[in-house]
Amino acid sequence: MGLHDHQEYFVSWEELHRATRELARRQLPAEQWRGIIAVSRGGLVPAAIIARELNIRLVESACVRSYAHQEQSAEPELLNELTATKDGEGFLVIDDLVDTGNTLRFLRKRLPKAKFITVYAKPEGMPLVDEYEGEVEQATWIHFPWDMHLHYVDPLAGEDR
Ligand SMILES: O=P(O)(O)OC[C@H]1O[C@H](OP(=O)(O)OP(=O)(O)O)[C@H](O)[C@@H]1O
Ligand SMILES: Nc1nc2[nH]cnc2c(=O)[nH]1
Ligand SMILES: [Mg+2]
Repeated sequence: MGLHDHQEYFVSWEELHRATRELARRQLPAEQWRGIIAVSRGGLVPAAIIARELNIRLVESACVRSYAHQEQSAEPELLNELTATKDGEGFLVIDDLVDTGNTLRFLRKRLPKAKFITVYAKPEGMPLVDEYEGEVEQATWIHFPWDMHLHYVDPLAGEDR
């Protein structure tokens, strides 16, 4: 594997807001939705933006603990009980991204009738999501604005002369 096989993609608040609003626009008309299920934690901010755009007030979170990065074989775990819906009918399930698809594959068993949408998608997870806004290569790591901090960077030319 070469040095450039692993890339990074830094998402600003403005870009996240723009992409999420675009995803919201594609969920119109809003009347078809009974509510939103935000996949906590990454889906919380996108879900808030979409709830605002579609004027949806029923927002529940699905708190998923994923072990994908430590133990490949372990199943994700749902830390709370979902009370808003039995099968997800009329609900949007919203996450920030789909990568391997493990999180959404797990949630689809509980919410087979929901529509699953994410702001970003990597190829392996695409079959698990009904709609997404941005496409990112499998080997690219996405950095979301809530995980970052603005900081000083040295000029390319170095010291003043
Ligand atoms: O498609 P997958 O391979 O399952 O990966 C995608 C999931 O991974 C991240 O969540 P994470 O489990 O890191 O937890 P967090 O949202 O609480 O940060 C992201 O927010 C998605 O939910
Ligand atoms: N922040 C972040 N979390 C992830 N979880 C799985 N893939 C990713 C990614 O690319 N970025
Ligand atoms: Mg998550």
